[in-house]
Amino acid sequence: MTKLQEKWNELADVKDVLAGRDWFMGTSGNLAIKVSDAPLQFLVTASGKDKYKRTDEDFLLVDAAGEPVEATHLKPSAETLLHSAIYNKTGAGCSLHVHTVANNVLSEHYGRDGKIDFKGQELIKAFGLWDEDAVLSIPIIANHAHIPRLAEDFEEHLTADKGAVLIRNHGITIWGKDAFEAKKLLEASEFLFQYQLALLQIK
Ligand SMILES: CSCCC(=O)C(=O)COP(=O)(O)O
Ligand SMILES: [Zn+2]
Repeated sequence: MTKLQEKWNELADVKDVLAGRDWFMGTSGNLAIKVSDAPLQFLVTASGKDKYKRTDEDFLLVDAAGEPVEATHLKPSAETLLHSAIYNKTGAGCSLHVHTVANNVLSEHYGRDGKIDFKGQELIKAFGLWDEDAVLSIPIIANHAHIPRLAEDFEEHLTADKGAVLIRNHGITIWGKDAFEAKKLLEASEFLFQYQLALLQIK
């Protein structure tokens, strides 16, 4: 199996699991996985597809600028520039973006603070935060319709090989060293969001 096929299958498997969680409503969401460093090339979801289905047109290979490596009728995700920024600025190997009700509601609720903090929650350990007083702080940025402008704000938070950014009333983009880590961080974040939303609802 070639590296490209291996990475394709890895991303397709992650996509299936996230689809099982119903995290791709209305064709929302996009996923990417790095295939090579020199030249930098990554697979990204084709734009506007029904991400609940598994087909051989789900992903296409793009370069560091997010442009297709080969002629294709497929369009890279509208948010490919965010994934490009991740691979250009960090050592991450996989990046995931989903829209959920919980991440949207909390991004609006805490939007003016520019971040949401989690403390005293077991699942922040997924981010490597093991101290009793540790705080997981997830930045919240404005949802600019102009993707290069959105990418500009997003890039400011690309300070480590793993991380997460909430885009206000839009969704979360998360990255990690590989597909396993990115999925783990996404699941942990969504657990924390669902918990916080439930807590606000009973208060
Ligand atoms: C229909 S959702 C609006 C676009 C978006 O935010 C998204 O995540 C999906 O866009 P893509 O081009 O990656 O399909
Ligand atoms: Zn989106």
